[in-house]
Amino acid sequence: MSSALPPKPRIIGPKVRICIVASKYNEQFTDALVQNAIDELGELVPQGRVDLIRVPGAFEIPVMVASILERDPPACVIALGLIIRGSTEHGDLVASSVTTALQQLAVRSLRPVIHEVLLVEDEKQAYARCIGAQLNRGKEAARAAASMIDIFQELDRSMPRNSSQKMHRNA
Ligand SMILES: Nc1c(NC[C@H](O)[C@H](O)[C@H](O)CO)[nH]c(=O)[nH]c1=O
Ligand SMILES: CC(=O)[C@@H](O)COP(=O)(O)O
Repeated sequence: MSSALPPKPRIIGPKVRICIVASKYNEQFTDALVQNAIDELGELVPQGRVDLIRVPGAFEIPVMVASILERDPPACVIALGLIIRGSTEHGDLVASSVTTALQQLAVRSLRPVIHEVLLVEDEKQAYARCIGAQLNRGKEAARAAASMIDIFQELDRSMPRNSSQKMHRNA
């Protein structure tokens, strides 16, 4: 277990749009993940716009992320959810498919997709990651998002896409 969050990245300037896609399942915890992510984004991207879309469960997150990326891609998408392992393999199967789908969406769309759809054993682990401060994955998500936006902005400055790549990307 990592015992600390990554350090805060530098502040991102204006005109940045970030979309959070969060599941409602285990609402006490997912609401806290969302709130922590939004609070941290308020510090790191103070003039940015944050859109929030809630879906029923973790399994529904990738199709919503795909839909957003296809319609009007934001600078970054943050996926937040909480799966608590039950007595069957269902939780593991959902977690595994969500992980694969989110990475494929990021790589295919060339947009960062931050993955904090957590798989935990019990409510104690959930509390530490969603509500507690030290391991908070909502804050971690916001920091990863701000870092990736910064890195992509730098890449666009130092290695701009040529027009045929832009056409391909917009196709
Ligand atoms: N048990 C959890 C679920 N299960 C629901 C699925 O995500 C999905 O909504 C359902 O299978 C219908 O497609 N979802 C969570 O986010 N967390 C859980 O612990
Ligand atoms: C992860 C789930 O969807 C969960 O509700 C399933 O629980 P169980 O494995 O006990 O059926």
